[in-house]
Amino acid sequence: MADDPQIPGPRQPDDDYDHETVDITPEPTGPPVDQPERKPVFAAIVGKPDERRPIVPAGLRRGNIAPTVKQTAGRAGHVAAYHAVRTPLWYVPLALLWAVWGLLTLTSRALRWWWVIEQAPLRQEAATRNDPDAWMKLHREAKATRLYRGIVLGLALAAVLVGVGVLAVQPGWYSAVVALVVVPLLARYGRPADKPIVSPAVVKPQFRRLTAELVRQAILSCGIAGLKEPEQITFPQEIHRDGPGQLAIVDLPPGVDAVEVIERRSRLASGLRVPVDQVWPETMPKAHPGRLAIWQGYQPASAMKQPAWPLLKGAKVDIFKPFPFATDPRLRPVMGQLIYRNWLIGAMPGAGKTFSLRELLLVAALDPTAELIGYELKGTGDLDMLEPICTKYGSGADDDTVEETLDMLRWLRQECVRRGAVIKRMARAGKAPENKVTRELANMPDLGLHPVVAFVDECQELFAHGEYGKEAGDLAEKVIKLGRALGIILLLATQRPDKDSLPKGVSANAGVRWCLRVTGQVENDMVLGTSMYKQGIRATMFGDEDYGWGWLVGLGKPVSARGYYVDGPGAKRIVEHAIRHRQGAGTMPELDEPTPKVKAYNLLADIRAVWPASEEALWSELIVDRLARLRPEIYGDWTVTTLGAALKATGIKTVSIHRKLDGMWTGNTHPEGRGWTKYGVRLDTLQAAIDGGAKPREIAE
Ligand SMILES: Nc1ncnc2c1ncn2[C@@H]1O[C@H](COP(=O)(O)OP(=O)(O)OP(=O)(O)O)[C@@H](O)[C@H]1O
Repeated sequence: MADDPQIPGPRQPDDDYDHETVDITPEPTGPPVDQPERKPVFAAIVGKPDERRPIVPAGLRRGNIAPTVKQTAGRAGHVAAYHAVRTPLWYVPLALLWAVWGLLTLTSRALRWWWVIEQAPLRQEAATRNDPDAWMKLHREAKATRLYRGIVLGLALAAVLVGVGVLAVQPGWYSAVVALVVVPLLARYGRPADKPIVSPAVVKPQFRRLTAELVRQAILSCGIAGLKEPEQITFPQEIHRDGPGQLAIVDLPPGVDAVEVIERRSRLASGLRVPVDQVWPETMPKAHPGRLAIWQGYQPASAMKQPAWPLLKGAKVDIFKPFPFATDPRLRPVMGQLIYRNWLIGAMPGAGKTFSLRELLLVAALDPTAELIGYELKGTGDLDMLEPICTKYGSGADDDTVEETLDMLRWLRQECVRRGAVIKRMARAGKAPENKVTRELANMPDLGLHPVVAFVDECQELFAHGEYGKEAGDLAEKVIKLGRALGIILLLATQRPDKDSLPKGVSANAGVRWCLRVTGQVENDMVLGTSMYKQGIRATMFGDEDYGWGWLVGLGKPVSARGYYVDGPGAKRIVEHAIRHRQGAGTMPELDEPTPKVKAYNLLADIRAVWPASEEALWSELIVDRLARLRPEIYGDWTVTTLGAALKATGIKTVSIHRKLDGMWTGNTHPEGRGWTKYGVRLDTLQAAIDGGAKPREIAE
């Protein structure tokens, strides 16, 4: 538009300008970007280049033919069924009724015509004027007309009677044809214009094309201070079609923030004459705060059919890659990500929190390398279908379940320590360039770096718990901060996002926030992050019926979207697929033999248990690593020094061990063929200590 010679641009300073010259040429506000429906606000209209319409209509292009045929056939079928049901029950009786009325009306009109009723006022006027000549003349004319009209009517009546008589004496298929013609004609004649007999089977949605004038009027109707004239609103781009709707990019005048319109979404919708969930105003993060994007759908979001979740068929997933999580108002997929991300999900009760959490867990379930562990603290069993693939799962609103959830966080914390040590070693070996878990590292079972997806639904029950809440908050914060790079993903869902139920350290550090409907700014910002409400990212805009709608923050540009809908049976089917994937990969948790809660551990027996059959001596660092994987809750944060001290207490001294190394234990830290010396334990010493009854060191839980 700036290149258009017809539109004057702002004057540019040039050499003739001194620095105090003030350009008072008004900034051009631009003409309407498309033809207004009614009176234009501006007189000037910029000619648009010809729009070339596609030669083959969109519906008949390859790939679209099958859906078009399906859609047309479906529509035709619906229309046929709709009218088939109503024809005998409603249309025929109503048509007969109106046909009788039509016959009476027709008869009445014929009689009035015959009687020359239209002349009556003239005769009355002649009588009033006391003009007998005129009256007589009119009377004679009327009599003559009646005679002639009577003959016409008599002939018509005779023809009708003959016709009826013939049909009565010799009824046949033509009687039906006559009835099919005459009855609808009489019914049409008899029924008032506003009482149709046939009602439409399909009601087309109402859609008003967005025009510059309409958008300006709608924004003005928001009642924003400082925004009074339509000319103050300009359009940097033409209003154009965007997915199943239209997009208007609008520049508000200086000093007016796009957020001010967004917070009056309902008034904006009223100005556009559409339901609230048909219009989606958004800020444009990379532009100035006065630029607003208004997208108006062809239909309200509630009437638009969301595509089925692409993962519904249960195909394998790689948790290291993005996955379809939701759809935006234009029904485009919004991608989610689990690896390196912790999720905080918040909403008022019944907005769709548990469904969203379940969707994320189903994604994790479909990656056979991901371990699932978690608790649902409402106790309604919404996530029970996931139990078979969780290494630990609990559902309950009681203290025991809360305590178990706390145990899980303690374990996660220790797991972070253990994994941190492994990653450090891998980084030194050049296998973890960014010091974080990669798909390759996660695939090496000996390292124990597979993704762990831990979840707590209704986490306010844990964090607000009198006895366990404080510790849980501290642990969750640490797990969120440390676990991210280590393949530990924490998913928290709460229906009470307030400062007592959601520790600051947790709400401030979660990477991805998914906020479904909430009632106020405080809850909004607790879930989405400080000042999100001010920036127009407001989950308060969703209404009662907006199930599954929320704002997603932390994965690129904040976006309002609707999570895919997966019902209970659908979720169960996905879990069945997940079980098959896991059985194939050998990662199905063995629930029949749950890990016992042991009160004490025998260090020597544990070392013996993890001792590889082929080794005669083992370095302490390798023992520590193996012990940490055997019982992370006990040995998770042990170092070689801790081990050395513990062994000393049992009478075993660590000794120097020289050996060449294989790759599995050390990640090939050492070049092939070169030997290294480190402190460690000899198997015969260990065995002698165990056989000789040396008092093993007991470690209380
Ligand atoms: N993505 C979605 N699309 C359509 N409907 C949805 C979606 N997500 C949830 N719903 C509907 O919303 C209802 C409530 O969902 P859900 O049980 O997840 O809410 P909640 O926020 O967890 O509630 P509560 O806090 O009471 O547990 C569901 O019964 C479901 O029908």
